Amino acid sequence: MDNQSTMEECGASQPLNLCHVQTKACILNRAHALLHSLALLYLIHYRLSHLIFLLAQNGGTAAPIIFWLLIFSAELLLSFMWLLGAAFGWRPVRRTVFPERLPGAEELPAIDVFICTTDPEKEPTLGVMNTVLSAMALDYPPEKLNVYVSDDGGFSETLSGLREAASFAKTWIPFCRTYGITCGCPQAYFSDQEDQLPPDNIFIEERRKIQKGYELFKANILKGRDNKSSSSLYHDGEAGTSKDHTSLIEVMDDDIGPNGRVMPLLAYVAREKRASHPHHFKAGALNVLLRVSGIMSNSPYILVLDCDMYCNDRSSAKQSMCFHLDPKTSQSSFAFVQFPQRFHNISKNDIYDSQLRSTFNVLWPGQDGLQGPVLSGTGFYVKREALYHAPSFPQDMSEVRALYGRSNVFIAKLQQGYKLEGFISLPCSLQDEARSLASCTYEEETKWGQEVGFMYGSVVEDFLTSLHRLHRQGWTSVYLDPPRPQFLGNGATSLNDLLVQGTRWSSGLVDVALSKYTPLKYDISSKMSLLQSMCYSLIALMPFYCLPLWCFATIPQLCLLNDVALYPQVSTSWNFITFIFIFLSSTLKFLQEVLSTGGSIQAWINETRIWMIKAVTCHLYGTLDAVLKKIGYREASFMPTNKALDEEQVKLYHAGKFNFQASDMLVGPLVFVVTLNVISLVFGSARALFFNDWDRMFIQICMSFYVTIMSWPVIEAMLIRKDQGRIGFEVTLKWVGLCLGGLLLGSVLIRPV
Ligand SMILES: O=c1ccn([C@@H]2O[C@H](COP(=O)(O)OP(=O)(O)O[C@H]3O[C@H](CO)[C@@H](O)[C@H](O)[C@H]3O)[C@@H](O)[C@H]2O)c(=O)[nH]1
Ligand SMILES: [Mn+2]
Repeated sequence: MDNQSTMEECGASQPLNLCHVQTKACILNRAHALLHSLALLYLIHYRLSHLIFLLAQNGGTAAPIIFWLLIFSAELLLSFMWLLGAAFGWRPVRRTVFPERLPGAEELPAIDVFICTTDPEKEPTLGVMNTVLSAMALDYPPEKLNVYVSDDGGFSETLSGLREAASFAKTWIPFCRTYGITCGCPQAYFSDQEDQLPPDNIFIEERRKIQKGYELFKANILKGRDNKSSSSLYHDGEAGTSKDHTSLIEVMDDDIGPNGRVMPLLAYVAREKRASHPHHFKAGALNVLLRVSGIMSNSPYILVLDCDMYCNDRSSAKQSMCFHLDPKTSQSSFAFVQFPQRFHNISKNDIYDSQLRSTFNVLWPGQDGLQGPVLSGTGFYVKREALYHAPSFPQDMSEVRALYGRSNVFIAKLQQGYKLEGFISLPCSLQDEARSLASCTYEEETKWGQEVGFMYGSVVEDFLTSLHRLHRQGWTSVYLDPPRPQFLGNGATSLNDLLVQGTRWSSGLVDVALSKYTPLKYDISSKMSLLQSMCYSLIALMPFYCLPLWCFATIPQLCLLNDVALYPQVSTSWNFITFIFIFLSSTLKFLQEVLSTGGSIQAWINETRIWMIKAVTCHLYGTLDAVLKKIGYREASFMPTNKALDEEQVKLYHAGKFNFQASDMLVGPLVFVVTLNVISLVFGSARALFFNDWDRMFIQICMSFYVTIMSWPVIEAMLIRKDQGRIGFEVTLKWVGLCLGGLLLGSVLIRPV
């Protein structure tokens, strides 16, 4: 911990949590922001005055001015985004918790866990069941833990897997409790070579027995897979498809001991799906779970997990309660505790930055010092109340129905608040009610997805819900990043998966940026601070990095080839120094940030490179997708990230080699950009050498050089590599051709013949 950090006590004499402001980082970030802003102002001044000069020079053709304006616009957009990003550095904090100070089990509030899955091909059932088991094994009173699994595809494979999991849990959970096992995920626990516990004969014997049980469980799950049961839908023998089926809800058999429930409740929920009704992807699934759990356990707190995010530590529930039960943070406006998404399959080199280092090590701690981090889809404990409508419940029944729908049982539960009712089962009368709550017509003419529950309208439902439902309404959140990762998921480790996921995120973010909920419009009357709005704005605008980056990767190069200078000469010292300063200042600040959050120089290079790759591919496609949706040319879609591992692909990733076995549309733009930069570097420097023109063209030559060296993996994959991950000859040929065509066209534009 930073020695200089100040401590703010968040509780009374024995606080449940502490908040440490990172004073050193605050000072450094603010000083840098000031200096960098001054340099940017100087740049704008230079560009504007030069523009006037260019326009006054009547002799020049319009084309160079257009390129010049494009570069200036790119600089302005990048500067604006940089300014928004400075908000993250304003007041970063870290938090620690003291779960040992929590009240006894009888005083702990109940928790519902929501786990979403949708496709056993991409989300293998064994992995999903491991997540389920790890959630059931959380260190929490079993009668206060209820696990709901939403199976969006309605696959029998998932349902039978869940039955197997319920049965295996009967030995696994007592084992975890008796021996105080840290990791409640059996697959991870048994693959871990070192056991922290002293070798004790009884324990070893017990462990062996459980491991055997696990192997059997695993075999049964894999058998279910081989039977190809995934193709048939389970529903009272009724056939259906993953996109068209009725709802099905099943509570796994409950183990009730003389003193109440000894195992957490486990329920399977497949909502109804019909082609004629939009199902709103994960947000739709979560809203169904909110309602179904609402008439069953109705716990005041909810943990949401993606199906691949297992609990790596059994203590997260109690850690989160250190905020929810803290007299200071538990005030009515506190909504959720967000844990970082960490991944179990990250290689040391992490060429694709699959771990999203900057998001979880820099951005979220930064926002935590403002109003709290963005809800990140998985690994958060949220107050149920925060997801419902306004704090005051409408008096008029018709108003209530207009918000929450027609279910009287659900409304009664809402009105009654969240009281633990002991054991909750699903009697027959409630079965029908639950199925109706999970039907695809239930939400018609209600405010679900708009004013109630997770929000619809963007595939980044977490971001939109967080922005509009929570922080904008004055709710706050905290970010808890303890040394041991509490949740571990599957990071995207192939370029294709990464860019497909990136395209979806970009599309979802631009949806929000262009919608009526846009964070860019700052409303002074909203309950969100300006700094917090700046953070949201930057995230929503991130896909727009594609615009400046495409400009910087093509225009200076094209102009270099055509002898058009876009930047100040080396000899105009101050102007030149300003540009160099801005480049170095942002690059070195980023390096400092990487190094201070445990990264290496290699990580700094990798992250810069993948940022550039994402900008020219998935950010661009995501933005286009969102724009096409906006004008009605496309429909929203959600392609789940692949969690089934491909051995070849994993090998390449661990060897630190890019795998360009990806769609043409994703690899092509990289070939295009690299070709253009290599050509302009070669011809541009040759000409500079020949005519002794370095002074005018120095910055443009440097830019071509920078893009070329950063793109070395692409060049290597085009020309040298022979393995599976190389770039195919046809792809190279096609995109090199396109690049040459583009060059020709660009040159004609600059110098019309
Ligand atoms: O129609 C759908 C689509 C997805 N999911 C589930 O949503 C989760 C996230 O999907 P995934 O394919 O893993 O997407 P990622 O891009 O890896 O997920 C990130 O981004 C999502 C928003 O795009 C967030 O919801 C996630 O929490 C966040 O981890 C998974 O459990 C899916 O099973 C559904 O339940 N129904
Ligand atoms: Mn995922």
